[in-house]
This record gives sequence, C-alpha cells and structure tokens, in this order.
Amino acid sequence: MLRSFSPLPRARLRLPSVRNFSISPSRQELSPQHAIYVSNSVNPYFNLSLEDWLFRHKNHQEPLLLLYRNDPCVVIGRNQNPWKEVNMTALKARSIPFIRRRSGGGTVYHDLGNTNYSIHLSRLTFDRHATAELVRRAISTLGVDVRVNDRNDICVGNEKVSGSAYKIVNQRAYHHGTMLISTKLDTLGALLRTDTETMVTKGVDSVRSPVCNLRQFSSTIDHETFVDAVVSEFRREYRVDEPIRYVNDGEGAEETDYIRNGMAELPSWDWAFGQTPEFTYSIRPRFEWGEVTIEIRSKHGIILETRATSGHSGAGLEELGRRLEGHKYGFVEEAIVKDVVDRDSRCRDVWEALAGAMETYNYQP
Ligand SMILES: Nc1ncnc2c1ncn2[C@@H]1O[C@H](COP(=O)(O)OC(=O)CCCC[C@@H]2CCSS2)[C@@H](O)[C@H]1O
Repeated sequence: MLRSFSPLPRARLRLPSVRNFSISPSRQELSPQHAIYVSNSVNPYFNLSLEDWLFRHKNHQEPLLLLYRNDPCVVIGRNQNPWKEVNMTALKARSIPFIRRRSGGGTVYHDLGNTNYSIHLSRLTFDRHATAELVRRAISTLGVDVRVNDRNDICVGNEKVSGSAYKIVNQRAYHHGTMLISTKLDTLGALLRTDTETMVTKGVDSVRSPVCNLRQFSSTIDHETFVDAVVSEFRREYRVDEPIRYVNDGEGAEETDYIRNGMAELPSWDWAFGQTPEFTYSIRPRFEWGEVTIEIRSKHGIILETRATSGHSGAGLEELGRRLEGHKYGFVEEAIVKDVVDRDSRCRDVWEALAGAMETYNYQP
C-alpha cells in the first residue's frame, strides 16, 4: 500500500451558527452611511460578509474604508482551486478553515497578526495604485520604509508585507489588502500548498513571494497603530472628517439578512468547493505489484472522469474509475467503491492512493 488510508470526511452542508454576532453594542441597525468602519469581530465569515454588504449598499460615489483582522484562516481567491492552493492535511491538523472570498487574486494566510484594509470608491475615481500609495504613506508615518511594486504588493526590500485583490461591480470598486504585522510566518508557510505541479487548473494561480512582518522593523507597530495610521491617511486623502464606526459582534445580527446569508454561503460546499474551475490531477503511485498512472478530471468540484492505467490493469480499475464519476471530488464515500475494492486488493491499493491524493478538509464554523 502506498499511503496510510484516512477515511474521507462526509460532505456536510450544515450552515454556520449566526447567533454570535451583531452589528453594534446598542443593537443600533447597521447603516452604510458612515465612511470609516473598524470591525471588532475576528470572525472571518462575518468580516468578509460585512465587507461585501458595505460594498453593495454604500452610495456608489462616496469613499469608504473598512479595517478588520481575522482568526487564523486561509483565504483563497474567487477563481482558485483550494486543492491546489491549500495544504489540506496541515489545515486539518490545526482545525483552520480555508475560505473562498468574493474578489479575485491569490491565496493568503490570516491570523490576528495580519490586519486587512478595504478601500471602496466609485468606479470612476478608483485607481489601485493610488490606494496602495495611501497605505504606503500610512506605514511610512510609522517609521518603516516600504515600497509598492508593479503588482501592487507592498514590500520591505524584496519581502512582501501586503498583497492586494480587487472587485468591481457596476459603479463601485474596492481594493482590499493584507498587512503582515506580526503573523506566524511558519504557519503561513505550512498551510500554503507547494507540491501540486501535476494538478493543472484553470482559473488563477497564486504568485508566491518571500514575506516578512512589519514588526521586524519597528517594535511599536501593532494592529491599533496601523489602523490609526490608515484612518488618518484616508481622512487626509478623501477629506473625510468623521469618527470611526466600530462594528461589534455579539448580538442582534438578525437585522441584516444580507450578512447572515453571506455567512451561511461562504462555508457551504456549493461556494467553497463547487466554484472550483476545471482541473486535472495526475498521480503515479507505485506499489509492490507495479506502478499505476491515474488522471482525475474535475469541474465545479465534481469528478468528471478518472482514468487508471497500469501494466496489470484489468476491468477492476476501469470500474473503480467509473464509480467515482459524478461524485464530489474529495468527498467520495468508500461505500461507493466497496464491492470493487473488496474483491480486488490492487483496486483497494489504487483507491487508497486516490483517496489520499484527494484529501479535503471541510471545516464547518
Ligand atoms: N497575509 C499575507 N500577506 C501578504 N502576503 C501573503 C500573506 N499570506 C501569504 N502571502 C504571500 O502571498 C502569496 C500570494 O500572493 P498573490 O499575489 O497571489 O495573492 C494575494 O496577495 C492576494 C491578496 C488578497 C487580499 C485580501 C484582503 C482581505 S481578504 S484577502 C502567497 O503565496 C505568499 O507568498
């Protein structure tokens, strides 16, 4: 046998609990009329849904800033393949979710040492370099010399501290980005996958870069000082003279159905896995009895085709491949193939290699 077999998790579509968040301490309804929001929540499902709600509900001409940070999670781009980008085994070992966000771009790691900024503008005035420059100036007021590269990454020397992504819908656009302040960089490295050259995927690949934390260059930088600096720079740039609207979690979310629905959608199979662009994955496991070439083709998270060929192949391998078709990639129950693998030990070896190769972690909040 090639690898030890770990049973695949069952596909679960349980919706997340929405009891534990609210919009303001006084149950005051959330309104999009403010210009500067800072979320006190560290729930990534809440913060990403809040961001989307603000994007869709703010008057399209007015600038808006949102700052937030999240509990540990990996955030993939709208058009990415989680099995290519994320180390599912490492995610599972740490009980950390991956979340597909609504903007494009690559995969990043978040924890409380990483603060996210989100700047929303009218499409006509939107300029992604200008917003990156705003953040660069904010950091320079904290005494760290950073530069913006041609991809709009913010870097210290050649090391990246901030990655960006964008979304444009109708008259509105946003630029959101990360800021590595004191993130656990070893965890970041362990959770992003690097060993999937034989997974060929449509959609977007991440652009890997060396990273560092701002804290390495200034011991006084933290979430609060970064938030203050970006807020000041935003006020200066857009001539906004308003206090920060803090958004709390803990009570009264029911007012905002849009956010509640967003929080339910993000961890659903349909969104997290079912939005995966088409891909093929080839593996070549070697057993005592020989080598097998397996190619799996999947689209929207469903296995379209599995071909296993070997010098010793027989009807069993063909049947095994056929059984997987139409099932969810990474969520195939052994019962689907049980009779085939029970009567042929080589088929069992191949199935176990396949199950290991398709490993999935379906975190549910
Ligand atoms: N937190 C964080 N910040 C900066 N760079 C990171 C981070 N995590 C990983 N990386 C590095 O960036 C590349 C991916 O770069 P790439 O350019 O492909 O993707 C991005 O940067 C996307 C940024 C999305 C920002 C959103 C803002 C709010 S929700 S998420 C990855 O392989 C690592 O090398």
